[in-house]
Amino acid sequence: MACPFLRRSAGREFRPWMLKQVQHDDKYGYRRIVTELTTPVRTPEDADAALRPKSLAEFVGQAAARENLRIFIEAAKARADALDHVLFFGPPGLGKTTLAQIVAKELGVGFRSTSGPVIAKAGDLAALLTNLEDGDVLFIDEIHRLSPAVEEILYPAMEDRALDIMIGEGPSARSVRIDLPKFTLVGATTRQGLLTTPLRDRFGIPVRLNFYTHAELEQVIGRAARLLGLGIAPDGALEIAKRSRGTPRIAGRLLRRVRDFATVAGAQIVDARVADAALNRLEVDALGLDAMDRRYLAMIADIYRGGPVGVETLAAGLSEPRDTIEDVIEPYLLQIGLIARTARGRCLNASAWKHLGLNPPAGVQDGLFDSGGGAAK
Ligand SMILES: Nc1ncnc2c1ncn2[C@@H]1O[C@H](COP(=O)(O)OP(=O)(O)OP(=O)(O)O)[C@@H](O)[C@H]1O
Ligand SMILES: [Mg+2]
Repeated sequence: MACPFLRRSAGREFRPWMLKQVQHDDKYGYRRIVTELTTPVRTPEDADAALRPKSLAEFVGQAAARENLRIFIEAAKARADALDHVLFFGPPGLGKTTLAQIVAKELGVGFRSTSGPVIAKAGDLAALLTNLEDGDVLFIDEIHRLSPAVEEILYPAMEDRALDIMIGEGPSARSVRIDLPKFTLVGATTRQGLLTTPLRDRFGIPVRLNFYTHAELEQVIGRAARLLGLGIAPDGALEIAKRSRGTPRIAGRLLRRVRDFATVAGAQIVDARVADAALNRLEVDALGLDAMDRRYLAMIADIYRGGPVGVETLAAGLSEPRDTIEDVIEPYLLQIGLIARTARGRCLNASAWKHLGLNPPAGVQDGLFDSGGGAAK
């Protein structure tokens, strides 16, 4: 891809770190070309269902969230009552949808699933709600994208388990209240900040999902390898874990690609050497960064001398929607300390300069971790 600012970089030639790219409509409704391997956003190739844990016991990591959920679920079952409404929030691919399904399974109730942008009219939501049975889980993905008119219906439904609807028009119009079954609303969002306060306040159980540690991802990969019938050594699982950006979805995807290399190379067991060779061939770097991450970092380094630079400017320069920058690219770069978000904009830390193979200008702050050993803690 022609990327003029890459060529202008301080006398140093950048390699085109391009991976195979796929085009698809992402969950934000944008037609996107994404780097297939390391985007945390779900792509059509992901066979998520096959690797999804089916119970809390099988679910790896997020220990605090898992333990709290276990207690709330047990208590609800003991009282023979519906679970309080749950909100899962955090970056893509960390297990929000998976946990929503597990909650319904552990409660032993029905699971209905929809998403914010799909519910166009208030009537659509009313139809969904009136068709629920006692105790059912209604899962609304991307709940921050509900329209205000639909959200209005949700307030009394969540609080009083009732629907207020208008019947008739003009002077003869009247409001009728319909009682709803005792249901549990499970919402998921990558952007908790975009939720309105009244909606956020109506969730009794807010659950934040965090990036996974290398040790946790190693377990996720070990489990997925067993399900795929693939032999993997502990150091092979760790090598893939380190390059999965703290995200189980990416770990599963990298594992499938490494399996392809191992199959063709005739390797019986995936060890660190096989995994490393395969991931290098796929141009997934030591931190698991992809071409888009590196374009983002290189742009701040080359054009803005390390920042600060505003997110709108970066979005325009990279031709990416601001949502993608904030939801997909930045969370992990912040997490491993390559960038800092300040009131005046984004800045590169010293570790980012080093990762790009450049010397940081004098006075640049160091990140949390150095670029060689960035732990996804
Ligand atoms: N704790 C975990 N253990 C094992 N696998 C996991 C875990 N969490 C997520 N996964 C796997 O990661 C993939 C993505 O998970 P999921 O679809 O739940 O993410 P999400 O948070 O809903 O993402 P999005 O924001 O894109 O909707 C699934 O294939 C699932 O199997
Ligand atoms: Mg999901």
